[in-house]
Amino acid sequence: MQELEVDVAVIGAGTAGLGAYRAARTHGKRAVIIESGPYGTTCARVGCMPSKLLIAAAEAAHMLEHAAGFGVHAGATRIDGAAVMARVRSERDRFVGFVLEGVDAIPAEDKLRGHARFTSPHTLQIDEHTLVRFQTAVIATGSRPFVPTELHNVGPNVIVNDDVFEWTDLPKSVAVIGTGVIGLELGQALSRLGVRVTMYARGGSVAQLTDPVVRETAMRVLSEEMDIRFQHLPLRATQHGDEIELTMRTTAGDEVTERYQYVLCASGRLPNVDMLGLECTGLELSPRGIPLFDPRTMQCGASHIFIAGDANAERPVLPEASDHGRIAGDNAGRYPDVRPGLRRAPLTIAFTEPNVVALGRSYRELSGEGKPAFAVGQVSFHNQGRSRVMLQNRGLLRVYGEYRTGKFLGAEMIAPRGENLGHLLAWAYQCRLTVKEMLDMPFYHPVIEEGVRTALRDLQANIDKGVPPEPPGPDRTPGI
Ligand SMILES: Cc1cc2nc3c(=O)[nH]c(=O)nc-3n(C[C@H](O)[C@H](O)[C@H](O)COP(=O)(O)OP(=O)(O)OC[C@H]3O[C@@H](n4cnc5c(N)ncnc54)[C@H](O)[C@@H]3O)c2cc1C
Ligand SMILES: NC(=O)c1ccc[n+]([C@@H]2O[C@H](COP(=O)([O-])OP(=O)(O)OC[C@H]3O[C@@H](n4cnc5c(N)ncnc54)[C@H](O)[C@@H]3O)[C@@H](O)[C@H]2O)c1
Repeated sequence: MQELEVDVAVIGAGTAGLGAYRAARTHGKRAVIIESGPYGTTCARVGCMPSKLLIAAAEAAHMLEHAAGFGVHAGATRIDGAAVMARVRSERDRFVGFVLEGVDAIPAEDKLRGHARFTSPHTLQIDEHTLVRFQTAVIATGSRPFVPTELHNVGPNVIVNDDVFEWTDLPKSVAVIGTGVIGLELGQALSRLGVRVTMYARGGSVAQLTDPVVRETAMRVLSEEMDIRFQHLPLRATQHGDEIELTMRTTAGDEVTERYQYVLCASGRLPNVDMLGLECTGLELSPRGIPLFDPRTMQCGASHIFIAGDANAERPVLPEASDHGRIAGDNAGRYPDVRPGLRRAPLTIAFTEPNVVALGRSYRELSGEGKPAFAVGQVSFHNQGRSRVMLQNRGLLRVYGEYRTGKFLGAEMIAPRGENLGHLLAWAYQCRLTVKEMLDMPFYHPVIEEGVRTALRDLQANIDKGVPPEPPGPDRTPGI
């Protein structure tokens, strides 16, 4: 076996790993980056980019279908599934190409191919060919789709997101298991492209929403367009030719059996921290097997090992993987002089239409046991001027504020152009603005942001009323 001595070993050449490698190198350290799968990153190959390409095609189809609402008639819409998928794949390959150019620019001696696992706190074995001795390491191994056990070993037509982006044509029908971000984004896009889609949710969750009032609106709004069946759990599935016979069980105990061309598992993702030999590192692990780490420094305990990106499951989205990677790599390079890095306001966007967005502190976080009461303001987009003009008047925004200081705390929404509203509000949160200060900002006319102003005015009025004597029941929304 080949032996190698380095300062910093980075495991995983995804967004977090590449950022960590580059940051470690700025300290003049000898670093290697180890990758077991294809180069190109989850985001570009099978994640953010191809999913947004599919959604873009779906938006075009939807626009044509709905133009009639304005008195504009485009004729019968024809969706060329092969052309849709050809564009998704070719543009995806272009994005992957940019990542590959970056990987090519890394000196060959710094790149190792194979599965890395710890054999001691300071050694990693790569497959059966190399032993790497390192001073510090960054775990940036990403995550993989979780497939419910009932759907294991059924056949080739039980698939995950990676498989969708290899299609050369659109299928006839798909059952989507899970109403998280992946399920809703892909399910709505396929449905808008003429695929018969059934979305199955084991409970009542909708993407990343934790506010029960916004979630209820989102359930209703999305169900108006899609066949979403809440409270359904997978029971069994069998492959019949090129179809899957899927049986789901409702929480009431009823069974429903239907056939689909594909069953797409969008049931969450598992951090790749198993099969890493973490037991050899001496690191303290969470119940999920993830090393305990400091989210400001990415340092695992007080050790010389750092963890970044989806692997630590803190905020499994691309911008965070990028920030985590930079912080972890910088600290691995400067160890033991470990420093906190820049963390930004939490922001997640599901690119459904309307967009589902959460930012700042979530409703669930704010309303935990023993937490002080917070005020809520809201706006429905049903009668919001610009949203109605555009026939996009569906959704609800709820904003949260602190009684004592008047500070803006966060928001959850299903909203037209929510991706833009989310940024605006996340910036305000990061700047620690008060609701009053936000209301002093310019609002043009007629814009969807006027809806944000309505919600903020409602919030300010509720802050001014003060803490209600008895916070209401399960929807703990004092001030409404
Ligand atoms: C369908 C989908 C859509 C998404 N859309 C968005 C979006 O719109 N916006 C957004 O912000 N986020 C989105 N995300 C999330 C985003 O893609 C991830 O958060 C991000 O790519 C994670 O980056 P990472 O570096 O942690 O992991 P990855 O890019 O997965 O990199 C991890 C790497 O480690 C390698 N590896 C694993 N174990 C080992 C080992 N033991 N040895 C060697 N190498 C190993 C893997 O092969 C992989 O290449 C989406 C994800 C999916 C799946
Ligand atoms: N736009 C974006 O930023 C974007 C897009 C896609 C993915 N992502 C990232 O990828 C992560 C994973 O996405 P996801 O949608 O797979 O996960 P998720 O955690 O958002 O949703 C998982 C869904 O699967 C359901 N589920 C879980 N176990 C199940 C079981 N045994 N049977 C049936 N249903 C089950 C859950 O109830 C939930 O509805 C997200 O948390 C997000 O961070 C982000």
